[in-house]
Amino acid sequence: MNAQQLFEQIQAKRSFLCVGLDSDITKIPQHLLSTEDPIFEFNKAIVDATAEYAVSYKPNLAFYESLGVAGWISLHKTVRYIRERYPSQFIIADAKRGDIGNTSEMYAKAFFEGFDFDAVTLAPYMGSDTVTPFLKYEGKWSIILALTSNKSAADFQLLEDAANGKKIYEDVITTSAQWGTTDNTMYVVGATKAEMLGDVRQLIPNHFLLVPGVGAQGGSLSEVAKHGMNSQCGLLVNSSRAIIYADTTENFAAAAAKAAREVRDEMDILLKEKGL
Ligand SMILES: O=C(O)c1cc(=O)[nH]c(=O)n1[C@@H]1O[C@H](COP(=O)(O)O)[C@@H](O)[C@H]1O
Repeated sequence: MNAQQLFEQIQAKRSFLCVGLDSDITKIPQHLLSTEDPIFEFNKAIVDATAEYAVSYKPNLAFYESLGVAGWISLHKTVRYIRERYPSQFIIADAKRGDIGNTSEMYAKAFFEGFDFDAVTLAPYMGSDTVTPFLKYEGKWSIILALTSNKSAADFQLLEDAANGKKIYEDVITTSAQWGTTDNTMYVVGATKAEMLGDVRQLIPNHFLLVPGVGAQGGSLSEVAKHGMNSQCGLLVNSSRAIIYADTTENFAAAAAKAAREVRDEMDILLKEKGL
C-alpha cells in the first residue's frame, strides 16, 4: 500500500484510526480463557467489531512474545485473519526493532515475509543500516520512532545537539527522511506531545505520522489533528486500551465497536474541518 492508497482508505472510512491490539491474557474477558486460542478469539472479535471504523491495526509484539510459541501462533493467525477478511487494513507490527544490517535483514524477512505485515516500528538509534533493509521491500513501510509519548522521551529525544542547536529527535527526522520516501517511511510522534507536531510538520510536511497516546495516555485527538494533519490527512492515530478494554465482560466486542465508532465520528468532523 502506498501513501495515496492509505489516504483513499481514510477518505472512504472517514477515519484515521489505528486500533492497537495490545491483547493481554490477564485483561481479556474470562469466558475466552476456555477457548483453544483465547488471544486469537479476542482479536478476531475486536477486529470484526471495529473494522468498519478503523483503517489500521497494530498488534504490539510484547503482548504476543510474552506468551512464547503460543503467542507467536496467535499473532500469525491474527495477521492472516485481518489480511484475508479485511484486505484494505494497514497492519503494523509494533516491534520497535533495529540492529546491525545483516540482523535487520532477518527482522525485515520475519515481518514482511514470515508475517505479512505492511509496516514495522523501528528504533533508529543505531543508524541507517538498521533501517535500510526494511526499505528494500516494495510496498512495505518503516515507522521510525521520533518523538515518543512516554515521559522519559525527554531523556534523549529532547536533548540539544551541540553541533547545530537542534533537538535529537529533529536530527533523527531530518537524517532518516533521506533514507526512504513518503511512500515507505512514517514517523512515530506521541499524541501527548501534540503541541510539538507543528515543529515536526516543519521538517516533514508530507510524511504520514503514527500517533499513539490518545485514550489511555490522555492525548487530545483534536490537538493532534490541529497541529499534525496535512492535505492528505497524514495521520494514523492509535488507540489500544481505551478501545479493546472498553468493557471486559461478554459484551466486550460491542463496547469496542462503540468506542471505535465514537473516535471515528470525531475524526470525520476533523477531516471535514480540514476540507478532506
Ligand atoms: O510505537 C508505538 O506504537 C508507541 C510509541 C509511543 O511513543 N508511545 C506508545 O504508546 N506506543 C505504543 O502505542 C500503544 C499505546 O497504547 P494505549 O496507551 O493503550 O492506547 C502501545 O502499544 C505502545 O507501545
